[in-house]
Amino acid sequence: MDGSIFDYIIVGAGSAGCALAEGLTRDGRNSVLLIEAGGSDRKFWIKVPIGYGVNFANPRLNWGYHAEPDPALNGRVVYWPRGRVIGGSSSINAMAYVRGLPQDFDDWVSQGAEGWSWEAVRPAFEQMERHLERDAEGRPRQRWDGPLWVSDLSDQMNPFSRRFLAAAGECGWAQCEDLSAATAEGVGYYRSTVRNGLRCSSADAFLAPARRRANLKVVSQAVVERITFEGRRATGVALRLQDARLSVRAGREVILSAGSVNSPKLLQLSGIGPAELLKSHGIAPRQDLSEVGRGLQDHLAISHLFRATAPTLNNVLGRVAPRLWAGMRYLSTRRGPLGVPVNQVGGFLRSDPGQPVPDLQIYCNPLSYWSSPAGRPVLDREPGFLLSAQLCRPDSRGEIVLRSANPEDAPVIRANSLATEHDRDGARRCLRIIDRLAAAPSLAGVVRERLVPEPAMTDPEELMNDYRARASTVFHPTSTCRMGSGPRTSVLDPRLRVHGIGGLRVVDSSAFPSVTSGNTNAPTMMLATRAAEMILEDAATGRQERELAHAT
Ligand SMILES: Cc1cc2nc3c(=O)[nH]c(=O)nc-3n(C[C@H](O)[C@H](O)[C@H](O)COP(=O)(O)OP(=O)(O)OC[C@H]3O[C@@H](n4cnc5c(N)ncnc54)[C@H](O)[C@@H]3O)c2cc1C
Repeated sequence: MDGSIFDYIIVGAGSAGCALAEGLTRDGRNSVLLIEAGGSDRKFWIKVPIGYGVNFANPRLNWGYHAEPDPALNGRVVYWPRGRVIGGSSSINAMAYVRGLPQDFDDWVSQGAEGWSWEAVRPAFEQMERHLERDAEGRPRQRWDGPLWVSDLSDQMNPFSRRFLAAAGECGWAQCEDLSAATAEGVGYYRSTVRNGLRCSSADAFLAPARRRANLKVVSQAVVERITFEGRRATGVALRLQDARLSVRAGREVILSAGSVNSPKLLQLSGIGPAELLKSHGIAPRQDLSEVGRGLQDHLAISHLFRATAPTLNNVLGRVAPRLWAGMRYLSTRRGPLGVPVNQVGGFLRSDPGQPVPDLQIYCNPLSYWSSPAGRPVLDREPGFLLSAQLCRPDSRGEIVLRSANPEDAPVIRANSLATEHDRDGARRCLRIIDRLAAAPSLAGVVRERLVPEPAMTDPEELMNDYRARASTVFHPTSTCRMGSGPRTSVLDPRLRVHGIGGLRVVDSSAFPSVTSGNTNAPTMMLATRAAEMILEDAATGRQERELAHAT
């Protein structure tokens, strides 16, 4: 492979990389090389939806990053899983499918990402989705016919989830029929990227059909170490494949889809980033772009755990005989508790009527568990459930910074949580909304005790201390190579091209101008679906070549 040339090289076969590879190879005209650091996703516990907990800390599938001690979280070092496997984080994520709220995308436009408004992006969601749901009579119904299966599994979800929906109704929140496409306040059953009882990752949806095309080559277990250039035009990448160091060339473009942690790291290793930082690691700056790595946003959530007097999923998964029965049922029918992700119900809420749009996302998992010191979930044997809440649109921004010039070193992740009063107030609103839900009759009637934090803790300041002691990322880092209007305030232009460099784009969650209100897998795949169209359009119109002037 050393020295070979492809029209396009994509770095990273994650949520974005797989969707992009599909779009770029569809017409058969372009040769595409997709390079992935991890290995095969053909693993039982990746495909079985309940396997989420098993993969969560598996070093063979996961980069297993840790953020730096976070001052706002009592100096804690928070675990940051990221998929290192075909399918990337979509192969290890919790499968909740949420597009995001309309204002998220309209706000992207006001941050300089022209052409990414809700009206502009909505058709791309519809194009990639295939919804499997039921009509009012319970008969199966399909909406749209894209490759990504989004299933309504509410008929298999734990009956305890209905209590949550009733409690939300008692608090005055409306039910939302399809939470994946929520555009306003509402609670309901989460839709899941599951196809016939198996995870439907970006690799399953997009890469599997694309692999049958002769113009796509996929190389796994290969780590890209830097981008190669002629002048200020990207010409290929240097990579490590087992013990060999190789270079491959891109006739048209190099596209980074290595995710929000690794895309900025690769730009910085390649001399694109804040000049002072690069020089401090002995890297000659090729393009002084101060925002590379900056702009990091994420969702920080708090969970309260409850013991229940009514049965929950703990009655099945926490006990040997019911677990065996569920396993047999799953193996014979692909249905039942093992075929359903743990994020079952929740929604988008306005914490008070003064909020113009939903400001909090909530979850109720009909299962109580906590993390072992190694990061593995430990199930409670007694029935329990958890209520979680997070601020939809934090405005704190952290950063990803090279630790050294050695590509093998994990970058420094500074989450910079709760850096603004807006976010600290959001944390307090999260605590209030959890209390309000737990006090609603349908839940209060089945709560035996609150396990964590301890029941005696009711003072808002003490609860806030507990928040700082336990809140965690829900794994939605974005915006570390964000789109915007110019090189002083962003990394990419609205067509995802790196400012000032030719033949180089970043297409993944790092390109979001700001984090969306909900889970980030859907908008990442949407962004890649649109990016493929833009890249082909630019090639067809010669726009990329003409505008290379911007790279000299
Ligand atoms: C544990 C967990 C649970 C989550 N749950 C949900 C959920 O329920 N719903 C939801 O919507 N979102 C969820 N998310 C978030 C969502 O999965 C991510 O936002 C999304 O997958 C990001 O896609 P991406 O393409 O930006 O990056 P990724 O999917 O992470 O892809 C990046 C890929 O690039 C590869 N790569 C990186 N560096 C290199 C290199 N140097 N050389 C070669 N390859 C490289 C990686 O191995 C990886 O495969 C979760 C994430 C995690 C980690």
